[in-house]
Amino acid sequence: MSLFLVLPDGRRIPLDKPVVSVGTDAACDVVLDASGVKASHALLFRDARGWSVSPASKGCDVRVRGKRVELAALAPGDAFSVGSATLTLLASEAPQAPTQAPSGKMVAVLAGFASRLMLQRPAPELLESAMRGLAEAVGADVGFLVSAEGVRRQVLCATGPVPEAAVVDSLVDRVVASGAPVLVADVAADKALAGAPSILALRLTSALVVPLRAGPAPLSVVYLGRRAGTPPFSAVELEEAMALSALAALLLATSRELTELRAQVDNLTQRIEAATFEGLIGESRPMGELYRQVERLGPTSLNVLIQGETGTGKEGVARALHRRSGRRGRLVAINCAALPESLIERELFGHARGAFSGAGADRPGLVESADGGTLFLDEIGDMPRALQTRLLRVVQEREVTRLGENHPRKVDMRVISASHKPLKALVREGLFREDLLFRLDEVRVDVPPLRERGDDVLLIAHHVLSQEGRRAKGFTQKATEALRGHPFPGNVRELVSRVRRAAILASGELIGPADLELGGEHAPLAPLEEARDAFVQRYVREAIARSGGSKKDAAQALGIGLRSLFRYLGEGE
Ligand SMILES: Nc1ncnc2c1ncn2[C@@H]1O[C@H](COP(=O)(O)OP(=O)(O)OP(=O)(O)O)[C@@H](O)[C@H]1O
Repeated sequence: MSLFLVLPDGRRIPLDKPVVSVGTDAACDVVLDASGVKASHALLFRDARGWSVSPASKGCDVRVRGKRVELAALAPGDAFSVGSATLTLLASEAPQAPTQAPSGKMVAVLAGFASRLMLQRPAPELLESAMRGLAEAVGADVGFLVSAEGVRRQVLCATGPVPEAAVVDSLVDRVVASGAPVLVADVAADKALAGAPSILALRLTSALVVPLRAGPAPLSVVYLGRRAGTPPFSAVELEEAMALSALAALLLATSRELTELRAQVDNLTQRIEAATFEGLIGESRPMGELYRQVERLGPTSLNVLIQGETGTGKEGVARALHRRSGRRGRLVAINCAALPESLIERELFGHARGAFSGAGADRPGLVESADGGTLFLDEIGDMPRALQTRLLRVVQEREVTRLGENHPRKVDMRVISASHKPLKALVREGLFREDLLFRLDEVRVDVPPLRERGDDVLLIAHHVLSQEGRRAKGFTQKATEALRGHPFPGNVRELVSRVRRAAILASGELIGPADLELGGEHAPLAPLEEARDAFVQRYVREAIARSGGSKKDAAQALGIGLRSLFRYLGEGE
């Protein structure tokens, strides 16, 4: 959409420059011949929020909807008056006329300025660099940066000494109040502004004062001046200064965001440290209760049955109980669901040489290797019924008989078992021995589902992200909300795998909801082509990440050319 100004005589002036001057002077971009209009009367300028209008100097009457303004935002359709002339801002959907390419000098200045700023990180250094860059780019003899908080003015950096009178100054106040730039082209010709304290104190012949706005932070003002011997500032230099100040503001806002992100990460890192208990992370009330239970039960020899939904961290709790037990032996973990039925017996109980074909030597089973430690039976609900009887003897007598032997061996162990299936229901269905359940369930520990742990989800997410050591260092606000709102049916395991994937796929320093594949469930379906493109792009990015960042290797692994890889990424070569 291009914008233009409609003048009282019907002329249409396209707004194709960041700053447009209005007045009777022939040097203005919009020359008006109407009563009450001064040589340089008003300035229209564009910043991140759109177009605004302001008087060019004190005493210039600019009105919007009949009201005199110092600075007013303009939207298409708005009219404003300059002296007796009324001008209207309109939008045209017609293709924009080709605009003049930026001059070579301007491009070079912009590029040099941007690369200089990119090297700076902390905001104060960036500000200083912005001020010096601006002064250099527009050829100012004097430059300083003033911060404005309420009525307080403070010089943050300067090219030389700045007298107090130059800071507590009407020009600075005007820019702070209006947010619009001020150009005092030639002090000798501009009676109204020639007496400004800053002009006198700094012995200037020309001055340029531009706002520097970075997000919600208080406004700063860059004051640039020229002394005798240097030609006065022109409207072109005002334009350049505004463009550079907008660029610096963008970088400043990014730098502030990064500083905030770092503070957020530091805060979470401290919270995670305080909220970690034997490798488990969580500061919610249910986790606090769980930690206290583990502390209490750890040193006892009671058999513990851990129940909880899949992926809640039952194995982690078993390990915490073992560490708190003071037992010197190992924790031997057996996943009863993963062992094939034909092997589970000999794996658990061991065998004598020749007990079955292939048994070349005596071998102790897993139960024996837990001697002095803890035997952890995960997914105990999946233990075949026939083996439950043998296990009952082991648990009851604390002794094991290897296959092919007939003398039992004493084992000093503590038994911890875990199940995501309710064992009582299995007993009712005749799938689990009640007497075995009775033995295993001397005391019960319930691990809460993740959706009941409040902000623990964020602590765990940040912990996993920091462990990944990738470029992404934090989550956007939207991703944080999506993490808080997701029910996580797969609990912590689901959270861990979503964050790991997102860390690989995210292209920037912050992970968004789409990287986590969250928040899309209720969104309308995207057209197939769009969805396919998005998928292909993610897939290619994953391939690059897996190839250690090498696009060439990734292209090879995907069986495509480097050109196609760039095309899928939506980048030119
Ligand atoms: N509180 C926690 N803090 C950090 N990581 C956790 C926490 N709880 C679980 N995890 C991690 O989540 C994953 C799943 O945990 P774990 O295997 O202990 O769950 P589980 O309940 O035993 O699962 P299943 O029911 O499938 O056996 C692991 O990677 C584990 O490290």
